[in-house]
Amino acid sequence: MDTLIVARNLSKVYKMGEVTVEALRGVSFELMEGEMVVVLGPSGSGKSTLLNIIGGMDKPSDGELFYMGTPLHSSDGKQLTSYRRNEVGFVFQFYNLLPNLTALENVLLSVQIARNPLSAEELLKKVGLADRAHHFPSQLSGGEQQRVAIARAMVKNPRLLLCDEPTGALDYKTSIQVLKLLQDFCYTYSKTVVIITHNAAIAQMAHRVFYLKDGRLDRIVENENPLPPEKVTW
Ligand SMILES: Nc1ncnc2c1ncn2[C@@H]1O[C@H](COP(=O)(O)OP(=O)(O)OP(=O)(O)O)[C@@H](O)[C@H]1O
Repeated sequence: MDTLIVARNLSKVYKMGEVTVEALRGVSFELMEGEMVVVLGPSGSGKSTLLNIIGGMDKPSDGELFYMGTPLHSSDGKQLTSYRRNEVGFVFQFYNLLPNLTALENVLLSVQIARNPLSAEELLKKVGLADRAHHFPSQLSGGEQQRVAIARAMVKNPRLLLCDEPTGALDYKTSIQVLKLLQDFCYTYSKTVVIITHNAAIAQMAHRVFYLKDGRLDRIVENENPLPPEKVTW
């Protein structure tokens, strides 16, 4: 497996008036092509901050971050926009679909900005929603909306898929469907998938688990035999 991301000593300090928050304090790791990483940690430990920095939505205060050898920590706004657009897919807890566009149109929006997109229709079929393509988000269940959001992220054909609490608003059965899609994207297309979650059970399907504590990467645990999502229970 090739190295996709190298992070060295990342720190992030938020300053608001008199108050300084050290959200990340010297975090170092690598992400390999085709691996699934789950990030666990208590509320406020820096998980979202880390994901935002890896995804080019925010910059570290200090440290280095390389994507396939390109330094992101010193990239300008235009370079980061191109990185986010072409290399990274995002999945959020509350789907973030545009309410006035159909499922298909939401996915097509992503196609328009991508350099090397896949077929929107194919992706909707893959997530099991071919027959709901012309429905608006309000006509879809939470799980269906999340599957549209996953199709929208995958259709760009990104090397890296970043997911912030992707099953946080879903019931068990629907969560497993969503996790299957994420694992399939990782395994079938050899993509790197990073999942932030509060649900420690999900860590069983990862190749590696990052434990964040107080802005530090407390430990990294490797799973020799990651479980298929249908074997994960909580
Ligand atoms: N934009 C910001 N401005 C100021 N402080 C921030 C900002 N974003 C995050 N923080 C602070 O940085 C710390 C880490 O926050 P972060 O959201 O990364 O944690 P988290 O592990 O994702 O938490 P949760 O599980 O609750 O989502 C927290 O103390 C938070 O209040």
